[in-house]
Order: sequence, then structure tokens, then C-alpha cells
Amino acid sequence: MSDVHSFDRAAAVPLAPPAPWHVRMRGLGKDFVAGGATVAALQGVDLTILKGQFCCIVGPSGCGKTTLLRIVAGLETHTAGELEIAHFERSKPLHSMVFQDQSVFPWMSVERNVEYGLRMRGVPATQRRDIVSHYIDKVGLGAFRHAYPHQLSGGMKQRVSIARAFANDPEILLMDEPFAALDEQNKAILQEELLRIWEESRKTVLFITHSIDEALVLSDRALIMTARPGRLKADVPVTLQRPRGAYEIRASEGYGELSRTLWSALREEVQGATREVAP
Ligand SMILES: Nc1ncnc2c1ncn2[C@@H]1O[C@H](COP(=O)(O)OP(=O)(O)OP(=O)(O)O)[C@@H](O)[C@H]1O
Repeated sequence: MSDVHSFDRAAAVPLAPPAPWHVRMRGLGKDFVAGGATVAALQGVDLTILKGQFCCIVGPSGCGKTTLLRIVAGLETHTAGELEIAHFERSKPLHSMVFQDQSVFPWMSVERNVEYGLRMRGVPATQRRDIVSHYIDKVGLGAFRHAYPHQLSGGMKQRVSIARAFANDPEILLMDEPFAALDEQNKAILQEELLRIWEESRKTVLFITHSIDEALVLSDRALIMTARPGRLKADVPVTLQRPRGAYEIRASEGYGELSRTLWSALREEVQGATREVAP
């Protein structure tokens, strides 16, 4: 007779396969040449980002964060090293970008803004309507679907940008300090909304921030960059429990330790960047 109690459940449960890589860089570098002078923005960046990972990039001003994101977005070319991006589902766009300044079209209503990418891809109207409604509701703009950007606050416009990025259903979301211009409370609310939407889809996210707090609220992994030319200085797993609340997370076990780890890696780079611009 079989003994059910000897059944080794732990061994019988198959381990989830490791996530495949989504973005891979080897020795990535970028030199800008302007007015006869060369500015080394990035140098020797080695980085592998896994599918579904939420990565925050933190670094001093001018260290090449935006340049890195623009290279991944195909808006800039690298001048050294290699970049590979896996495109898993060819029917979906590879990436969408969300910027700091509210990059919504002022002449389009909230609905029109959110459906923009879908319309460009020729998604049928009925399907578009459902997707647009879903994301407009998710970001709490249901009552404003027919409003125009000039009728919205800064936080609401960023909500429109986020809804549009997710509605477009890209494989990778590239976010360049999307909440930097918001006040603290609105930032916390938007961070939580972003997390709620991301939990649904678990898209790969590359998110630039100057804030250690923001990196700890949002990310699975915080990447600290050196002062220019930007290189990867520290790669810190952020294992804090999910779902996360923007304020609650600060009281959670491990938060203080992680915060100190990130700051100790960042501090001398910020000092280095400050020295660079000093007369
Ligand atoms: N198009 C360009 N031509 C010349 N130099 C550039 C160009 N774009 C960026 N740079 C330079 O490259 C460096 C990195 O710029 P980048 O905007 O990527 O930094 P960043 O880390 O995003 O800065 P911040 O945090 O202040 O936004 C800077 O020294 C910047 O002056």
C-alpha cells in the first residue's frame, strides 16, 4: 500500500523555470560628439534584464540614464559593445515609453490619447473600446474619459500616459522619471496605481529614478550607476514582499538595510558628479 505521508510534496512540485532574458548588454558604450568635443555618456555597461523584471535605474544627474533608456528604445545608437532585445510576441509592440513631462497629445481627449497606439496598430474599434475603458478605469480617470489634457492636473496627465503605455500592450515599458514632477502624495498614489497595473501584466519595466525610496517601492532590482561615464556600479535585488504600499513598505523588514545599501553605493557617485560640474 502506498504511504501518502511519505510523498515528498516539496520535491514533487516542479520549480518554475527561470525567466528568459529580455534585454542583454555587453560592454555597452555611448560617446556623443558635439562641437568637436566627445562626451563619454556610457561605458562598459554589462547588464541582463529578465522577462517580467521591474528594474529601477538610479544614478547621479548626467550619468547616462536617459541615454541608456533611449538606446533600448531605439531612439539612440550605441557606439560600443552589444545590445540584444528579445521580442517574444511579434504581434505586440516591443516597447512603449513614458516620460517625465506629460507626453499626452493636448488636442486629443483622454480616451483618444489612451487608444492612440492601438489605433495606430489597426486594432478593431470594439476591442479598442474595451481595452481603453479597462485602463482608464484602472488609473481612476473614468469620469474624465472625454476631458482634454488642459482640463487635467499634472498627476492626471501622467495617469493618461501610464494608461496609454499599458493599453498599447508593449513587451517592455521604458519609464524616464515619470513621477519626478509630482508632489509627494500624488507620487505615492501613482506609484501604487502603477504597481497594481503592473501586477496584472508583469511586463518588463526599466524605470529611471533619482529616488532610492521610489526604487524600493517599485522594483525587483535596483541598478546603481556611476557618475559619467555611466557604468553599472551595484545590482541590488529588492526582495521586499509584494503587493507593496508606497508608505507601508518603509516599515517593512529589510527596507532600512536596503536603503542604506543603495545610498552607500550612490553617495560617492553623486559627490563625483557634483565635483564634475563644479567650476
Ligand atoms: N544629444 C546629445 N549630445 C551631446 N551630449 C549629450 C546628448 N544627450 C546627452 N548628452 C550628454 O550625455 C550625458 C548623459 O546624459 P543623460 O541625459 O543620459 O543623463 P541622465 O543620467 O539621464 O541625467 P539626468 O538625471 O540629469 O536626467 C550628459 O553629460 C549629457 O550632457
